[in-house]
Amino acid sequence: MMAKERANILIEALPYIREYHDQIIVIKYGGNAMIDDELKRAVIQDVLLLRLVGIHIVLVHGGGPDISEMLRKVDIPSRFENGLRVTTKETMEIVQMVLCGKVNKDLVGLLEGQGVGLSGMDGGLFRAVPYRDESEVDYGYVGEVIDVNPKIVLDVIEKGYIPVVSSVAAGMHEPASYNINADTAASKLASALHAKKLILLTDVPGLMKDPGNPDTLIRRLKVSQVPALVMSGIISGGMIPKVDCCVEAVRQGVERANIQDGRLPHSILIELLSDDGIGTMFS
Ligand SMILES: Nc1ncnc2c1ncn2[C@@H]1O[C@H](COP(=O)(O)OP(=O)(O)O)[C@@H](O)[C@H]1O
Ligand SMILES: CC(=O)N[C@@H](CCC(=O)OP(=O)(O)O)C(=O)O
Repeated sequence: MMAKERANILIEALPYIREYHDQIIVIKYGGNAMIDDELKRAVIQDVLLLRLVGIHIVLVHGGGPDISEMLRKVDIPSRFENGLRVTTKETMEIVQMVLCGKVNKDLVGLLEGQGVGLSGMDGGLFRAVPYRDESEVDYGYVGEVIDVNPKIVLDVIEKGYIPVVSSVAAGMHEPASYNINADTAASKLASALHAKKLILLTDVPGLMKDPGNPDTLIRRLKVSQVPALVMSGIISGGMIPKVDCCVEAVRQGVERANIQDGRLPHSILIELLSDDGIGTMFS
């Protein structure tokens, strides 16, 4: 690349750095975009760079594939209903071990001493009750977050560290741990923090009209346009809760929410600091 082109990239980033300076951005990282170690390092580099230019990143992580692998090792069956892992007490023990232990500490370890790992149970961050929906499914220890106290996250930010949050909640009414879908946890936290932006990293380019065809990527969406899309039936599986999370965050005052491809190296920098942007933006 020519020196001029390099300089242009930096100049292009300037107004964005100014816009996001001192603002909070919540990034949900998980799923299949987290398995690849090379990609993980690229995500961490992005987070460290953004921190250096004064943008407060809060990393909320999932780890569904890691949980499934550990459950397999200890011979506990995995079952998903409507995109959520049916969580028995036995399953919850593994979920807590994997999310609050392995996955959280692996990410913190990559953050060069700048990360502080938290679970949703720390400092009363997330409190939950058993999740129920209109189906007959008993989801066990899947939680619905009904209270968020972001103080511990703000304290960690204020001290100059990057909070890394796992999606486990404490019981609202009893001492128990609850399993929270990580997109939901990120959305709830972004709202409570009045974040400028919520970014959900996933394993597709974004929301597509035809899920099999990347050319049909929807670049921008107003929250008011979503119900019609849902009715049209183009959104299915794991994309349903993701879209709901974006809509909810924007309704709660987060300026923009983005679903984007976490498999693309440095997708966070491209989205935040360039004119192009990527993925699907809800506003
Ligand atoms: N309209 C759509 N556009 C894009 N992806 C869709 C759509 N409908 C369903 N999907 C599916 O949603 C998946 C993303 O959800 P999920 O697997 O839960 O992600 P993650 O593991 O990153 O949280 C995609 O891999 C895709 O198969
Ligand atoms: C209730 C529920 O389904 N919880 C998820 C929590 C992890 C998660 O959401 O991880 P990804 O973002 O990597 O999918 C689970 O048990 O897999």
